[in-house]
Amino acid sequence: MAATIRRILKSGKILANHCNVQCRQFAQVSIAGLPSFVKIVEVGPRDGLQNEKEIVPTDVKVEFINRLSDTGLSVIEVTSFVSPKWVPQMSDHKEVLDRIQRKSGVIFSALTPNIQGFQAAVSAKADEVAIFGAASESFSKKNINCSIEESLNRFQQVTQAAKQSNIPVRGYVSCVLGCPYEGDVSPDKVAQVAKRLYDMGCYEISLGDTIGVGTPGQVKQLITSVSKVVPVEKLAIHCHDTYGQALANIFSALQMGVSVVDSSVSGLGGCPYAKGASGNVSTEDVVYLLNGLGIKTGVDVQKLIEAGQFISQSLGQKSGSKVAQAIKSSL
Ligand SMILES: CC(C)(COP(=O)([O-])OP(=O)([O-])OC[C@H]1O[C@@H](n2cnc3c(N)ncnc32)[C@H](O)[C@@H]1OP(=O)([O-])[O-])[C@@H](O)C(=O)NCCC(=O)NCCSC(=O)C[C@@](C)(O)CC(=O)[O-]
Repeated sequence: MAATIRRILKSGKILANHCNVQCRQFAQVSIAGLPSFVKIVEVGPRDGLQNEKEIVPTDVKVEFINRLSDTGLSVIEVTSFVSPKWVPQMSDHKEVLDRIQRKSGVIFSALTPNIQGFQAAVSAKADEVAIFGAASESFSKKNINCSIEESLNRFQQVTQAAKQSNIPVRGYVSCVLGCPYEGDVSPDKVAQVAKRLYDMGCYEISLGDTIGVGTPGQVKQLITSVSKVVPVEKLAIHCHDTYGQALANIFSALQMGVSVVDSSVSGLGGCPYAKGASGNVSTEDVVYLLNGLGIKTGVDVQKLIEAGQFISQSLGQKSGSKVAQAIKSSL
């Protein structure tokens, strides 16, 4: 295993050096009205890997997270404390948190569906937790086996306990632009759930296009509705790229004042309860876009590509990042 990791890292380094040359050729052109800084929330180790059929060895997860911690990312969602019967891929949650190298300035967060998961995440020393609700009843039932209202009651227990332990809580709303079971989802329904999560103490609300069906006009409508009840600076956008709209949707959200973007290195990802949904937008592509717009992220695209190459090769898959593919094909 160690030899494999070393070989992958070595080839990643070569690729990254090439990228350094390539990426510098492009000028930055800023557009008025966009944020000057965007916080990237890296969800690769959790959202990215949770859908992998073969169990990814803990060694690989740990090395992947360590490499991500070295890229300048400030938040990495590393695992989830969900039922191992539901998502076996995340059952090494405690071990992952135990073994990663903690780096100052990096928040290592974990998904927790209920108080049981919260307590386990705190014992494993997660810096932060995320609760995850949905704007669609059917998705809520399939994903966490309860109605939206029941889920909000469970989340209330988590946010109360988190306040006592001084643990920040992030909130997700899934299916904000469409549901795999119900189709269209109204922006007002999303706003209601987002407000409930915000009111119970989530410091940030991530709006998830879980199945990647939305388009930029819908994103505009969505942010318009949700920002009436949750301040726009507290919103994040979380796009899957099933229909190739993710970067356009992110750009639309930035124009609306959103400055937090979730993404996954190599475009890994998918939700086990959203059949057909493809991976998240890739972090490499998001950072490339933001760099081109002169928007700071603090993230080193070369090191991201290196981390992306490591995980893609470990999984035996082609990277889902267009930027990584372009750099590779020009070698
Ligand atoms: C929520 C539950 C646990 C309810 O699962 P349940 O079966 O309804 O729970 P229960 O309370 O009836 O308990 C049944 C068993 O689960 C155990 N249990 C109960 N809670 C936990 C826990 N926290 N950790 C470990 N075990 C747990 C509990 O101890 C018991 O064990 P048993 O007595 O049978 O041995 C289950 O439905 C579940 O784990 N769901 C997780 C689904 C998931 O992880 N989905 C993917 C993440 S969401 C997503 O990807 C979308 C997002 C966030 O990325 C945004 C976007 O893209 O839109």
